[in-house]
Amino acid sequence: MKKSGCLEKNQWYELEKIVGSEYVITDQSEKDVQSIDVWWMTRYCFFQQNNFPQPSVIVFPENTEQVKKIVQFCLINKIPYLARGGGAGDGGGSIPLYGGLVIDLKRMDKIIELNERSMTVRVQTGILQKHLEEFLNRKGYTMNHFPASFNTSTLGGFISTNGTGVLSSKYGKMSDMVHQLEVVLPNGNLFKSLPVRLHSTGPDYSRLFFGAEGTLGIITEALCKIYYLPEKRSFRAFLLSNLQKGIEAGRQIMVKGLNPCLLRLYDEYDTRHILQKQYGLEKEGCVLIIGFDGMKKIVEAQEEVSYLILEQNEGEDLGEKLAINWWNNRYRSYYPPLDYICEPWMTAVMDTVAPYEKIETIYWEMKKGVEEGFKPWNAIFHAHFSHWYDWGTSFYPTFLLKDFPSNPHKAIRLYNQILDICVQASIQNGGVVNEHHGIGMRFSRFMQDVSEENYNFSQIIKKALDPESLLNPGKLGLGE
Ligand SMILES: Cc1cc2nc3c(=O)[nH]c(=O)nc-3n(C[C@H](O)[C@H](O)[C@H](O)COP(=O)(O)OP(=O)(O)OC[C@H]3O[C@@H](n4cnc5c(N)ncnc54)[C@H](O)[C@@H]3O)c2cc1C
Repeated sequence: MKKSGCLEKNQWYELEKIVGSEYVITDQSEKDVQSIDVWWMTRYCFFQQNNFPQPSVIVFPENTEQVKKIVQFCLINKIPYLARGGGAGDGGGSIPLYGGLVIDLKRMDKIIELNERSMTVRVQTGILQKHLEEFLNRKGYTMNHFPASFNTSTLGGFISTNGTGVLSSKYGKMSDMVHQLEVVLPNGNLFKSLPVRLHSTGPDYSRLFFGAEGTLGIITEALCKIYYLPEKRSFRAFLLSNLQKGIEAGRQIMVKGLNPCLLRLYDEYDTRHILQKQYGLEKEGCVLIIGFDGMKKIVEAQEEVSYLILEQNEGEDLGEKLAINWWNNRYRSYYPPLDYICEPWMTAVMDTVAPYEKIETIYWEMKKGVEEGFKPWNAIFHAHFSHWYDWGTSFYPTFLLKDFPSNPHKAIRLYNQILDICVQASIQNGGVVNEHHGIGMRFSRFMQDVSEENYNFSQIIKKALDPESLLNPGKLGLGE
């Protein structure tokens, strides 16, 4: 039987037997919603009425057993399918490129067990991050995962893209925050990684699913780390004269193990346009916002040494007000309402990560490539450095074109040309695009350029787990 993205009406009945008739949806309005995400391209095409492919059917399972049965149904009938969380990805990862079935996991939002002794919580992965955090806060705990899409994305979506939140410099990426995964594999079987991650009982296979963007299995449950709510959490802003000084101050703070929960350095453009506009800051340079949290005494010691490092790098202390204001408005300040990333502007983020000795070159090469290469379009490039490690950092570059060709073919070509310049600037200078937003369709075509060896290995794993490429085909450059 050939793979087909169209489901016959009698096949809907099979699905209704699994999840109940009210959870098998074929309405056009739901198909429209499920055929876009927050990627500029899907939205642009939607506005142009040049829609992306749509699913035939959307199903809403409520437990792992139902997901297993749906996957087995797709396997028998050779129907392409994918998992969808909040649909707030920005690379087309949850777009049903080959039609077929969308398995929307938002009904799978149960908290299964809170373990206050080992400090873990076991949850179904369709839960919105916001709801999980609210539950934990009521009990005196936190997961410390605060991505800007906190209100709209699910735990499963964040695991699948190996996402990071604003406190990642201390609490890490999703792969640092989860002990154990339960996954429905494309052969319809269940995989559960070992209950303890740090073992030497063979490889930790759970790692395969962080950043796999739902191409290798559907993650149904996760055992996540939790923390006590901090006794103290403090924020302060400094002004550095330029980007180099800011990166160096941040590097020293990280490599000396001062463990800030937040480190966020804005380039000159962002300082001028975002911080000036939103917080009335009347200064030129690069603002760095730093935060610490945990036990009061430890926080105070970390603050003292870090502020000294910032002073030694000629950082001007701007006090707490701007920084606290930023924290309190963190979901609004950088991401105003979504019209910013819809029409009429053309925009994309290309978050990039690299070791300290390479990161600045990548930034300047990207900036030059965009602003000089696309001058006739008044292309703007700006960035902030928001996830720091003791070996390197990542920045979040955005390009922005307020005017672009009205002809859709020309607009899409231009978009891809800018993306090419940026991705090549990163690859050729030792960086990795992407850091936390994922690849989806947006960066699929670059996967071989990033690393031929890595790409070939991904192909082998994909073929072994999903030989017919029914699960989320066309993402991560796999299974087209
Ligand atoms: C305004 C804005 C701000 C953002 N800020 C951040 C940020 O700070 N940090 C960050 O990391 N990201 C950020 N993102 C990106 C986005 O929120 C993440 O990519 C998020 O992981 C998507 O989760 P979702 O539930 O919306 O997933 P979806 O968009 O529905 O899916 C994303 C991918 O994950 C797969 N998937 C979803 N659930 C599962 C599952 N249970 N099992 C297997 N595969 C699954 C899908 O198939 C798809 O490939 C931002 C996006 C927006 C629009």
